[in-house]
Amino acid sequence: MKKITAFAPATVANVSCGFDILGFAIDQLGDRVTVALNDTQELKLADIQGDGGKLPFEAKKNTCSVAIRAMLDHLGSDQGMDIYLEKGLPLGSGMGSSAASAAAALVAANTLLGTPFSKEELVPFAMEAEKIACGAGHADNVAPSLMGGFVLIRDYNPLDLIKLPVPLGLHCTLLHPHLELNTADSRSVLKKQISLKDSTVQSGNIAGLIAGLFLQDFQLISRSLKDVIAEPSRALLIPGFYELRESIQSIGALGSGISGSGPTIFVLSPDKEIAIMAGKVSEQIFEKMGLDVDVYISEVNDKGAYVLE
Ligand SMILES: Nc1ncnc2c1ncn2[C@@H]1O[C@H](COP(=O)(O)OP(=O)(O)O)[C@@H](O)[C@H]1O
Ligand SMILES: N[C@@H](CCOP(=O)(O)O)C(=O)O
Repeated sequence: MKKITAFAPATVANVSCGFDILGFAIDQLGDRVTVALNDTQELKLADIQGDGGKLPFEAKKNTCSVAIRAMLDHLGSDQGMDIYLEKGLPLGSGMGSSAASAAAALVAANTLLGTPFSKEELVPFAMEAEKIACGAGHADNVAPSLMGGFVLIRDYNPLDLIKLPVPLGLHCTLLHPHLELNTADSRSVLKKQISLKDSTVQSGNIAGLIAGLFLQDFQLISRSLKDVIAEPSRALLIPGFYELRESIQSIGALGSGISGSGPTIFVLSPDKEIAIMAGKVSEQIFEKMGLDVDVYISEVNDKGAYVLE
């Protein structure tokens, strides 16, 4: 039976000031999905590994099958497929785990069907999967996981995606304290309304961040990594968040923020040495609090999801 395996990377959504409209992809960390055509008209989760038995086999609840179903519906196809998911990402971590499953499944299934869609065209199908995973069809994990690099979602209706340049040397440190935070829960703590003043501050920062990426201006990126909308509510759910921010600033990192909805924290640095140092400093802070933390150092992954075999 013909089968294809694809990999899709972890992602950092929001990037501080870009709530629901900006994200970037990480190297190496991610999910793998194998898809095989079957002789039925059903999508079947044949196997799931690496999730500690937590993810649903029911096709209507798994992001792999929900995304593929959206694609097949768009094509008017009732082709059946067997899906094998290998989770490389921890659940509820803020690293776009549900998105990586959907993106890898779509790239594998799309390739099996003769690549009717570009990776950008697959994004709306992956957004359908995000709706069942966290109740909101946000694209700031699925778009960079599929397309790679930094992706701006200028608008959702109609979807308008813009791939942004990545400054040379830019590195990310991901700090994942061993806590699980459900995206739906950390969306529910957000305020439903923001003040005119906060809206102005946030607009200035997102514009500054995007200009900084185009200009390769690390100081401008650093000044712009500020979030007055989601971070004040969510930081309270992440022990040590502000202490860590102060410490990494003193070693020359550009800034830090909550990766997606947390609890992972991302740090951006102008080079690999500072990114490694940020990891060491953070490990000490979390150790003092008695919390285990995983540290990942990565460049921005410009490739996104791809076929493995
Ligand atoms: N393949 C999958 N199918 C269905 N649900 C998933 C899948 N992968 C992750 N999830 C779930 O999606 C929810 C949304 O969070 P998730 O994307 O894991 O958060 P995060 O991006 O913060 O790690 C979690 O409850 C997680 O268990
Ligand atoms: N924009 C979303 C991003 C959620 O990312 P995740 O990796 O935590 O799923 C949000 O802030 O809710």
